[in-house]
Amino acid sequence: MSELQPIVEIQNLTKHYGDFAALEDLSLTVHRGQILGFIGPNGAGKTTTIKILVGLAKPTSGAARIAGVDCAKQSARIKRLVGYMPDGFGAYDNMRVREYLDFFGAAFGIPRRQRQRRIDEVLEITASTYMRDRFVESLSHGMQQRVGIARTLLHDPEVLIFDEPANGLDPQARIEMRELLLHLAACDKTLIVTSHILPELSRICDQVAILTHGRLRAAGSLDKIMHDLRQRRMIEIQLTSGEKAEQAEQVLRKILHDDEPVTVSPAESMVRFETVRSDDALSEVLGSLVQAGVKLAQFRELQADLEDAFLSVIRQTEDESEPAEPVG
Ligand SMILES: Nc1ncnc2c1ncn2[C@@H]1O[C@H](COP(=O)(O)OP(=O)(O)OP(=O)(O)O)[C@@H](O)[C@H]1O
Repeated sequence: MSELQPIVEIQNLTKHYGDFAALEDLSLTVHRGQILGFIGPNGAGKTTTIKILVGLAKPTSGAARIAGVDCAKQSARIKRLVGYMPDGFGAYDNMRVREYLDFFGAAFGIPRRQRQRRIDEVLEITASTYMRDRFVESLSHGMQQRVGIARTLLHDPEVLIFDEPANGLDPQARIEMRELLLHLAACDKTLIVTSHILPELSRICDQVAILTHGRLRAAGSLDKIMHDLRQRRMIEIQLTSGEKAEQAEQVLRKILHDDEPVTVSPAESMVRFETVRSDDALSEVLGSLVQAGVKLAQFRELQADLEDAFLSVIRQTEDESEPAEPVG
C-alpha cells in the first residue's frame, strides 16, 4: 500500500459570526485518494468549513491547508487546487452541455484549444459523453449532477468538494454516483462529500466526520464510529435450513458475550444477534460458524443501524448546552 499523504489538513478551525460560533475547534486530516464523508444536520457548520477550505471565508482562528497551501492566505492558489460543486445546479437556459463546460473552462483560463480536449476528457471520466449536445435544462437531476462534477474536474484540481451529490437521485443514479466517486478517488483525487444524513455514500467513505452545532462529534472509519459510539449492530444470519438453527445458536453463544443477545427463529431458518463488534471481529464469528459446519445462505447487518448510529449522535447533542468530547 502506498504511503498516506495528507492533502487536506484542518487544525483547530474556528469561525464566529459575532457571538455565534458556527464552527468550533475542528481538526481533521484527509489523505490523497481518500473520500471523506462530511455529515451533519442543517446548520452544523459544513458549508462554513467548505467556504474556508475554498478560500471564500476567513477563519476566526485555526488554519486549513490544501496540499500545503494556506486556504485563507493564498486563496488564488487554493482555487486551482480545489473543485467545488455546490448543492443545486443553478439555471442555465439555452446552453448545451459542451457550451456550459466551455463557459466554465474559459472562466478557469484554460486556452480554447486545450479546452476542447479537456471537455472531452471530463465528459469521458464522468461517463457523460452522450450528453454533450443536450441542453443542460433538459437533463435529469442525476445527469445534471454528473455534468456538475465534470465541471469541477475541468482544471484538474487535487481536491474535489461535492455538496450533497446524491441528493434527490433515484437508486440507480445513486449507485452510478457511488461508482463515479470511487473512480475519482482511484484516480488519486481527494474527495470531501457532504450530506445531511448518514447515507449509502458513507459506505464508500474512507473516513466519516459527523458535525453538529459546529463541533466534531465523531470521526474515523464508519466501522470505528459505530464501535466508538458503542452502537449496537444487528446481524442477521440466514441458514439453508431451520434444522441448523440450534447448532448455529450454540456456536454463537460460545463466542458471544452475555451482552450480545442471540435470538433464533427456526421457522424462518434465521438467527440474529446484537453486537458492537467491528467488521474484522465479525468476520471471525462468521469463520467459526463455517468451521462448525453451519450452512449459511446469508450473513448480513441490518441497514437501519447505520441510520441509528447517526441519529444517536444527533440526539445526544441536540439539547446539549455542554458539547460531548469528540470521538477519534
Ligand atoms: N454569514 C453568516 N452570518 C451569521 N451566521 C451564519 C453565517 N453563515 C452561516 N451562519 C450560521 O452558522 C451556522 C452553520 O451554518 P452552515 O451553513 O455552515 O451549516 P451547514 O452544516 O452547511 O448546514 P446546511 O446543511 O443547512 O447547509 C448556522 O447556524 C448558520 O445560520
